[in-house]
Amino acid sequence: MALIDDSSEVSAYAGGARVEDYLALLKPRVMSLVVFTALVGILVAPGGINPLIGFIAIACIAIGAGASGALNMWYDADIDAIMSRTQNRPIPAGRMTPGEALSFGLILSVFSVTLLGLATNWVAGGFLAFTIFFYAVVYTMWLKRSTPQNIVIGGAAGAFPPMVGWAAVTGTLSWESFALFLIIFLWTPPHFWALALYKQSDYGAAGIPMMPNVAGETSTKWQIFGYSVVLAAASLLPNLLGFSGWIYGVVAAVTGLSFVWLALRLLRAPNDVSMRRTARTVFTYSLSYLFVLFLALFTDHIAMRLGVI
Ligand code: HEM
Ligand SMILES: CC(C)=CCC/C(C)=C/CC/C(C)=C/COP(=O)(O)OP(=O)(O)O
Repeated sequence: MALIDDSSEVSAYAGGARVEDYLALLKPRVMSLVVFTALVGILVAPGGINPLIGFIAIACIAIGAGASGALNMWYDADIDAIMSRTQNRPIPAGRMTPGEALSFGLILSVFSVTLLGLATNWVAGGFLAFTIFFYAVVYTMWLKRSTPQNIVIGGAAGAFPPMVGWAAVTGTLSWESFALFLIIFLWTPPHFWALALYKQSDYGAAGIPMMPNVAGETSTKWQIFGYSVVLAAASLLPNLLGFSGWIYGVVAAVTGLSFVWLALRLLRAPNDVSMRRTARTVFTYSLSYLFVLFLALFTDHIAMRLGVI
């Protein structure tokens, strides 16, 4: 287990966890984009959903995502204490006990899964439970510390939420929802490895086998480029499967090509400070890219429903 006794690097517990600390456990900034993709999954799924049930569904997915973040912070408190980016999190900073974070994560997990299952259906409820399990156990406890493919396989957890949203509306997991999964799944490696390229020393210091530490910078840049090419192609799947129109198609093509172009710039940059700057640009771009792509899917869907396109 990651953290049991007081002799670890984690600061001694000083007590006094506040509401902000409990909120921080939910990783709200990262999870906001996760929840947005789930929302789009709900909005574009065929058949529609009662607005109140839709609201409950998205709240459950948000709470479940936050719960998995709390479980991740409970387990990872020892390595979070080593990395400068994560040192001030509630447990390593000594403002909260591991037990408090664990209880919080478990209670929210059970609550969100149960409510989603009761309010919508048990395909959605079960899939939310599986997603929480995948992030907290498969990624955090198993893959993260053991293989540089950690975020490729484990990243699937972050790609499931639109499928959970889709299932909340339809009670099924269709090919269309799988296409949304695939886009986020292929997006995760360039998103995360770009960050790891300029935060490399942090992960190295914590002994986490992230790709740049293990395979080196050049190999990581090639892999980012490869994933960006496949991602740009896969982003056109909604058009090929016939559930989006030209608005989404144009946005996907332009933003996908831009992603490939940026990844190519990163690939050609010498491994120095300027490369790290480009890696930061790729990371920042990856966030806007996913947001814009899913926004375009939603906009396109509304336009089709209104008969505008
Ligand atoms: C295993 C998969 C993933 C890993 C390892 C990962 C890792 C990270 C890390 C380490 C950060 C920096 C966060 C921080 O400063 O605390 C970050 C930022 C971010 N990630 Fe990811 N991420 C993954 C998947 C995702 C997914 C699936 C989404 C959304 C769909 C996402 C959305 C974001 C956002 C929005 C930020 C910026 C947060 C901010 O502004 O502080 N990430 N990611
Ligand atoms: C609905 C539901 C359960 C959604 C889960 C979504 C999910 C798995 C998101 C993963 C994104 C994320 C916070 C990665 C951080 O990786 P890390 O933990 O290695 O990063 P860190 O170093 O910042 O802790």
